[in-house]
Amino acid sequence: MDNLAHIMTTSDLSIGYKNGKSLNTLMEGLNLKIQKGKLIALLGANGVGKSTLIRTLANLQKALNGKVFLKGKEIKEYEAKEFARQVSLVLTDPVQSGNLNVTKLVEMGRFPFTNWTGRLMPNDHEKVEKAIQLCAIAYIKDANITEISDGQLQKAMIARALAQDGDLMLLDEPTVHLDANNRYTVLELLRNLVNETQKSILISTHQVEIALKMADEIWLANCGENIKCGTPNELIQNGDIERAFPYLKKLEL
Ligand SMILES: Nc1ncnc2c1ncn2[C@@H]1O[C@H](COP(=O)(O)OP(=O)(O)OP(=O)(O)O)[C@@H](O)[C@H]1O
Repeated sequence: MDNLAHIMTTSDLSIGYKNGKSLNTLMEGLNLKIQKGKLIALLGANGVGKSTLIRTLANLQKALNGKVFLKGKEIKEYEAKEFARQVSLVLTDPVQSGNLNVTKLVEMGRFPFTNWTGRLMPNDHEKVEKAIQLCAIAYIKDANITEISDGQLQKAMIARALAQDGDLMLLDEPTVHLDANNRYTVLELLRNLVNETQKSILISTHQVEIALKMADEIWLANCGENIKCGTPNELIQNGDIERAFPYLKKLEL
């Protein structure tokens, strides 16, 4: 395995759900590679298993089979805090803690780096401020998270992941509640982040057109098939994108 070029790899990975004796395998035999300094967009229809894959890579859900490696070490060997220092996550799950303002939520991204007191140091506050600026949410930084819109909360969750500053960011549909301009802005922000910091980002999204413009690589998940990986151009040229998203042709995009 080439640890220098790849931040995360999978080996013969199968994902899905086990309930007693019944097994629902969504994808199998996955040998995926996340290169350093790349923005990867995971595309595919509803229910194909995108969230399940992200949750499995994030060590939140057990693989049915196979292995996931972060920087050459199997993810199940990591302590939770050590893993969180390197992998920032944005999931679609609602935030559990109710009585928080936006700044406090973003500060939670720094918790893997604090000592037992949980106190933030000047360097942590700097990262929190920078994340708030980058996500353009300074105007709501004192607002309670129960009193902001879904889209504003989503940007705050992205800011929390930015503050966490992991080398790898995994984001599950981070633009789902955002209006059209903000969807573009968030993906542009992630694109710039990759360009400027050489972080790696895997994002699942239904924003096919924007993903094709912004991503270095596309992972195309189709029901009953292996994930197809390639540059946007490769997958457009060989017809995979048109087969998966026939509406694009109808819109003549
Ligand atoms: N906790 C669970 N237990 C059992 N099956 C589940 C569970 N969560 C999801 N599934 C099933 O796994 C399949 C894939 O779900 P997943 O959420 O990963 O799809 P997705 O590609 O992210 O879909 P979407 O684009 O709609 O978000 C679905 O058929 C779903 O019913």
